[in-house]
Order: sequence, then structure tokens, then C-alpha cells
Amino acid sequence: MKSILVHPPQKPIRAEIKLAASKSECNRALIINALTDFQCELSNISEARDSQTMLRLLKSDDAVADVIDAGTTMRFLTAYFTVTNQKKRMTGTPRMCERPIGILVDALRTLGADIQYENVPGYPPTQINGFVYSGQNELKIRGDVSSQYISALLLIAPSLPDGLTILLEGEVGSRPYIEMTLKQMEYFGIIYEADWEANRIQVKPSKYEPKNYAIESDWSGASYWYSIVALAEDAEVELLGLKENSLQGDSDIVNIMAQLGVQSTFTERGVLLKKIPASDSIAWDFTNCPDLAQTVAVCCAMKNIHLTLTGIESLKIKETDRVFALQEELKKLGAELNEVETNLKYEVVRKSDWAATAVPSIFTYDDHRMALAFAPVGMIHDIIIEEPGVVVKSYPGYWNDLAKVTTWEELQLS
Ligand SMILES: O=C(O)C1=C[C@@H](OP(=O)(O)O)[C@@H](O)[C@H](O)C1
Ligand SMILES: C=C(OP(=O)(O)O)C(=O)O
Repeated sequence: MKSILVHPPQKPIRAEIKLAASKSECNRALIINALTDFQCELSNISEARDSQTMLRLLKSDDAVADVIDAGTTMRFLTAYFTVTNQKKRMTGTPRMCERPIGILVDALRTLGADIQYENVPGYPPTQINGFVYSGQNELKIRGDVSSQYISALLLIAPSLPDGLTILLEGEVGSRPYIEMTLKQMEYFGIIYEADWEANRIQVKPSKYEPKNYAIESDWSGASYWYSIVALAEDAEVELLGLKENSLQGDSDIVNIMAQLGVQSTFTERGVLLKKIPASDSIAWDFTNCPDLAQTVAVCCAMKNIHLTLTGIESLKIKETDRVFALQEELKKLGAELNEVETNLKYEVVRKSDWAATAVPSIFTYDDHRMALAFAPVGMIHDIIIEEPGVVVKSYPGYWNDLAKVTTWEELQLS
């Protein structure tokens, strides 16, 4: 499959969508399960490639763990293999080897890990050689690069003889993901204290209790459906498997989309999305929900809603430089992502009189969220999404789900 041409729907959209499970919740549950010697019963395991990769690597005796392009899988497994004293070479795609891991490796080394870099210090591939506990039970760690390092350390913290106290430095990004980690740990019997005023988290040493755990559907995946409803002329969609009180910070899409023209009503099965009037402009800080930035940027561009974005610095070190990717691809829709204050504030603006002269063809930069976020443009006019297979990272069933509300066809681009 080389590319997909999405056509606007020919009739009002009325659909029920069973979303994929959250890969974030799933990857935490899989690590916790491994730390109970696989005694938990996990249900609704995510079919996302990131989670399937985690599942496979946790069960593998191979000396090499290739995480492909999965950040949480790389970071969580590095901590897990270290404390369980498994010698592993950790590697991934070329892009994964450009995504920093030094902050986590330094922290694990302080705890007693022998980890070596194969090429560039601070980046995968790494070789985990072993672990002899140093007796250190307090760490200072930067919180402004990736929360995944902190979640990785928290997940293994109960296994350390003295537990672990983490002092976070700098502005903490993606904090809801840290809270998700802590709440899942608590569910499995771990005691912790988090003081967010002092940026201090303390985890007591203990064993995870084996329990059953049901993984919630993915709110990041839900965001694309919000965008579909916001952009389509007439749409009502029920998303199944989502909860009002979610562990996932991306459930904030409910509040963002209330301003972009989508009302959420929670039902017994999930959430029902209906169209309502939208605002002319919004400002949003994505520090707590960086994965929603692409969805919202594309949706605002297409609805001619002026968007001011802050808190998107971490987008530059994800599957691709998402700021650059958005800048390049929004241009094809007559829109711009402008940097208003260096690295701090951006805005999305679109020429309201813009009309496509040819069908825009969106390059996806090996980033699932580029394909997922731009496909809803098809609710308004034809759009080509190149390399659409990238969606397997988090939402393998996306194109099949999209076929429930509109038509699309495969193209072979030369
Ligand atoms: O812990 C997690 O499950 C995640 C944390 C976030 O990463 P950062 O903490 O690097 O922002 C998010 O972007 C990623 O998709 C999943
Ligand atoms: C950033 C993401 O994932 P990861 O960091 O786990 O590769 C994502 O899914 O958008």
C-alpha cells in the first residue's frame, strides 16, 4: 500500500467506532505484568505495533531487543532489562537512534547499571551489561525532555531494595503520563507519594500484586474522530470503550473540541460526539498532551480557526520533528504554522480564500500521527495520505474504521 486517497462523505455520518486500546496504558501494564512473573490477566491488550513489540520483547530470550520506533517500549524496557539483570542490546529504527536516552541511562547508572553506548553517547543503540545495586535511593532527573524516562524509573522503583525518590528538575512535560504510571502502579498494590509542588515522587519498595486489568480505549486515537466530526458537514459518532474519568491526559480532547465544534456526551459504552458551533480562535498549552497537537493544528487549519499553541517543544524529538512536518504539510492546505516566540509560542493561520489546485498529497515522515491527523481533511475535500501503513504504530484499524464513514482508495504512486 503506497498511498490512500480519501474522498469526502456522500451522506451524513452516523457511526459507532470501537477504538484501539491505549498503547500507553498497555505498555505500563505489560511491564508490571512482567514484574509479577506474568501472573496478571490483562484484557483489551492493544493491537498497536508499539504494544505488540513490547509483548514480544518481554517474552524473548534474544540478546537484541529491537523496539522499531516505539519510544515507551525503548525507555521502559531499558529500565526493566536493567533491574532484571538481562544482558540486552537495545536498538530501533534510525529515527529511534536519534531520540535521546541519556537522561534515563545516567539515572540507571547512578542506581548501579552497566550500560554502554554503541555509537553516539546519549542515544541508542545501547548495550545493557548488568546491574549491581549502588544503594542510591534518590535521583534528580530533568522533567522537561521526556516523561517516559520518569515513568520507566517509576515502574522499576518498587523492585529496588530501598524504593526510589525522584526529584524532578525543570518544567515537567507530559505530567499526565507520569500520573498514569503512578495510578496503574497503585492499582497493582504499590504505595507512593507525589508532591507536585515540590516536584518530588517517592515510591516504597514492594512487590506488584498480580491482578486482572482491563486496558481502556485510546483517547489519542479518539482525537482523530473528534476532528472528523468537527470537519464533516453532518456527523454523529459514538466512540466505544472510553471513560469520563480516564487515566489518559489526552482525554483533554473533550475540552479542546468543545471549542472546535464537537460536544461530548458520555454514555454507558463510551462517548457520543455531536456537532455544535465552534469558536473563531483558541489558544492551547500542549505541555500535558503533546500527542494532540497535530490533530488540533490540522483541524483548526481546515476550519479557519486561529490557533495559538504553546508547550510543543517536545514535538521535535518524537517519531519525526513534528513541528517541521506540520509546517511543511500544512502549506499544502494553504495554512501556516508560524513560530511567534522562539521555541515557545506558535500559531496556525490559514488563508480563508485558499483553494486546492490539485489534490494535496501529504507526506507522513514515518509518523503515525501525521497520517492519522491529516486524513480527517478528507471530510472536506479529497486528500492523499502517503505511506498510510504508518498508522500501525498506534491504530492499525484506522483505515478500516474510516471506511465506515467515507470512501477511500489505494493509489500506487511512482
Ligand atoms: O508515557 C507515554 O506513554 C507517552 C508519553 C509521551 O511522551 P513524552 O513524555 O516524551 O512527551 C507521549 O508523547 C507518548 O506518545 C506516550
Ligand atoms: C510520541 C509517541 O510515541 P513514542 O514516544 O512512544 O514513540 C506517539 O505515539 O505519538
